[in-house]
Amino acid sequence: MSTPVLDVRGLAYAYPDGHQALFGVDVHVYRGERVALLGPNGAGKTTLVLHLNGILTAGAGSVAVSGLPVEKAHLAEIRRRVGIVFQDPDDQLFMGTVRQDVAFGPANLGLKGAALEERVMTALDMVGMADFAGRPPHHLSFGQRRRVAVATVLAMEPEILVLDEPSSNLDPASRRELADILRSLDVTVLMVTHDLPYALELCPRAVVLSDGHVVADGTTYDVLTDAALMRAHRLELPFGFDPRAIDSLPG
Ligand SMILES: Nc1ncnc2c1ncn2[C@@H]1O[C@H](COP(=O)(O)OP(=O)(O)OP(=O)(O)O)[C@@H](O)[C@H]1O
Repeated sequence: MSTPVLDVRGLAYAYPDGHQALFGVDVHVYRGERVALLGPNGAGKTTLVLHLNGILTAGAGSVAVSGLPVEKAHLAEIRRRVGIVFQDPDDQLFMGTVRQDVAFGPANLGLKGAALEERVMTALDMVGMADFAGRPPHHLSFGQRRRVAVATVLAMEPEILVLDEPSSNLDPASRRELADILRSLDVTVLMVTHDLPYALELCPRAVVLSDGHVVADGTTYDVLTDAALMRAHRLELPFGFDPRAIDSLPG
């Protein structure tokens, strides 16, 4: 099999206060996959994500992105390859206009002039926000800011797009539109979410973390229909939602 885009092996991590958040985690994600990372509060999902671009450093084990180890020596390249969209778009938007925010990363890579403008507008187009390029981000709605935050990451042309709770605080139409956008992108996706119907809609595969261990890795459908697994790890479907009633699943 080809090299995984994301190769997490035996990853263990304890926070400085001694709390062990991850124990020997293995996750391999291949090019073009969309994988949901599920698990109850405190399972270690954010801790895992923070290892993917070197914000945290593995206590034991390793993380590599397309074969490149996530280590201090490679951080600039790793951060280009791994784009993380954090839950709060305001953590990612800090410039005067949408255009400037989306240009920030590629400009740091040395892009200028027409090439920079094209990169920015392509990324904004992908998320349906091209018409907002000249607007201050703080004049946009939350859902619009989330899309711009996705564009700031896409403008770096990442190998893997990591999204932390992308559907949170979105109204149903914005939630669906973002799903359509994510499905249309030709990029590998790892999505942390508590929104299990969203995971089912978007991600053919799901990895479940619980108490710092991977406790399941399979099709999202199989995970969500395994009542014993769901109960054991505090995963609950919304009232009345039945994965068996969904007639088309993401391919
Ligand atoms: N800075 C920290 N210092 C010590 N322990 C921490 C720190 N950050 C998180 N933890 C602990 O590590 C464990 C994993 O936390 P993490 O934030 O990775 O969980 P999560 O799966 O992302 O949870 P949630 O769904 O609530 O966002 C939890 O027990 C948490 O209390």
